[in-house]
Amino acid sequence: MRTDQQPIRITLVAPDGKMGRAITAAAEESDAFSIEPDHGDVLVDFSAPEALQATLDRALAAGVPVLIGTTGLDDHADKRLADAAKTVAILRAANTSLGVAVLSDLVERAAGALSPDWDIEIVEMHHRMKADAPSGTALALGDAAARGRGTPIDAERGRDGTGLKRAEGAIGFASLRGGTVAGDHDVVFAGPDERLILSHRAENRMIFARGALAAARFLHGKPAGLYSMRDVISSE
Ligand SMILES: NC(=O)C1=CN([C@@H]2O[C@H](COP(=O)(O)OP(=O)(O)OC[C@H]3O[C@@H](n4cnc5c(N)ncnc54)[C@H](OP(=O)(O)O)[C@@H]3O)[C@@H](O)[C@H]2O)C=CC1
Ligand SMILES: O=C(O)C1=N[C@H](C(=O)O)C[C@H](O)C1
Repeated sequence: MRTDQQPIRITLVAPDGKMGRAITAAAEESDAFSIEPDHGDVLVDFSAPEALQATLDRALAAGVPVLIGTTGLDDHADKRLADAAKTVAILRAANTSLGVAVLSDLVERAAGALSPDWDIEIVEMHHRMKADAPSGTALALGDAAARGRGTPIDAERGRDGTGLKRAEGAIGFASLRGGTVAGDHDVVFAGPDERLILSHRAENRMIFARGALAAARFLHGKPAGLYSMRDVISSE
């Protein structure tokens, strides 16, 4: 409990969504945060891609930092976020869990250590309600692997049909949906006669909610700029 400071006021773009409710529950576990319908210290967006511009406009108008946890953002999102980050602090994270932040680092290192004849495939499974595929986390892990290899990403998504022999150096994505799975990610490095598999299992979405609060604490009072969960982890 922070005895020396006021609680950090969080305003949720989508308080009634699954993540909005989880973040509210996580905030209730601690005196360090409060949830405010408006005029918060930090704006937190776990909603839908269509909300992005309105969220950025809201953060710019209020002059407050913003956490973007929404996935499935389109190709224009990078520029919108970079433009807004000239004025306010922005943290974009497809996954706010501690375990995935570490996984991302491990994937980058493994991809850098293994020769290009180790094929990389990313398999994810989520609950039946998930709107986007592949998951934002899977795509971010693909980016981490490509960074480790030092090559631009060549993604193979949604394989179906014939003549699908894998392209040299491609990174493949496969998505499973069902039940209440909070989020499973496996990064498979398939080499000659052996496989290395790096995995993360989210057992409950509260891990994302607590990570979102850690990100909000990090963002509070931060100068304009674009930040990531790596910055949060290294600041703790
Ligand atoms: N970064 C991370 O760690 C995590 C990210 N996510 C991502 O967060 C997002 C939300 O997930 P989740 O909470 O499970 O989804 P839900 O479908 O449960 O909630 C989405 C919420 O967003 C609202 N919403 C939809 N469109 C808009 C809009 N244009 N403006 C404002 N609000 C809107 C919905 O309202 P209504 O129902 O009225 O349409 C709903 O309340 C997804 O992109 C998901 O992938 C999820 C978990 C972890
Ligand atoms: O929609 C979800 O539930 C999740 N979405 C994020 C993603 O797309 O990677 C993070 C987490 O896996 C749960």
